[in-house]
Amino acid sequence: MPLRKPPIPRLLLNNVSCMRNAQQILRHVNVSLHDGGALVLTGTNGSGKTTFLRMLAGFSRPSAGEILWNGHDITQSGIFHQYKLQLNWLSLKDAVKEKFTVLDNVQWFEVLEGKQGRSLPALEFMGLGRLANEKARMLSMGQRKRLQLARLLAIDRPIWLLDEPSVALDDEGVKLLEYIIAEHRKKGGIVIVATHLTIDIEDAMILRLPPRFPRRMTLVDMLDRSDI
Ligand SMILES: Nc1ncnc2c1ncn2[C@@H]1O[C@H](COP(=O)(O)OP(=O)(O)OP(=O)(O)O)[C@@H](O)[C@H]1O
Repeated sequence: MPLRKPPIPRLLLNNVSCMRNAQQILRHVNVSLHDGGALVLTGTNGSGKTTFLRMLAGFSRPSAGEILWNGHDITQSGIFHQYKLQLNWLSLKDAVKEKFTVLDNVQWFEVLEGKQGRSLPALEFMGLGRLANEKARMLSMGQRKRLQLARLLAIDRPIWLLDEPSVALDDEGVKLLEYIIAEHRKKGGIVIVATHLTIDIEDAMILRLPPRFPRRMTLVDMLDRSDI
């Protein structure tokens, strides 16, 4: 019986390194993700988690190695054009337009995507249905994060790049986040999360980025030392 070739990973980081301002941030990273896969990036402040996500989003290029999507290098312009349409990006900068209504803040992205009818159900799911017609400046930090998550649902692209998605969410918000991640993966979506906080993501690959600088004494260390 002929042996079947294993499928090509949907996303493959092959020995990827990344420099910023002439400094090496990421070194020889190897990751392979198939449909339904999840990767959690952890590490100290400044270890390169956001840099990693930005590189996957195509905002910066690897200084060495390659990022392959369906076996093709994402930095090739023809490929990048297709690849970027696969991405949903959630960052700490929430791009919420304060003068727009909550609904418009989601719908605007949905319309750009050529879709309609998903924004209000997405907001309702995230617990913001009653605020849909309020101006976005009324929202608390946690509600703004819920709005960002509603955008993910309304736009619904296969690869989610999430930078600290649980920051400012209450317990129920974190449960909703975990739920939508699990559902997205069931449909074959890929989720890559950079986080300091615990998010329950079943069978996720964990990549702990090493600290970039030699550790110096922190206030917490000093408090622990009786001789100081
Ligand atoms: N625009 C930039 N230009 C040059 N260096 C940068 C830039 N942005 C970040 N860096 C540097 O890259 C390193 C990694 O930063 P990054 O934001 O990826 O870390 P992080 O792991 O996401 O940190 P945090 O946990 O604080 O969010 C840091 O040392 C930072 O100073």
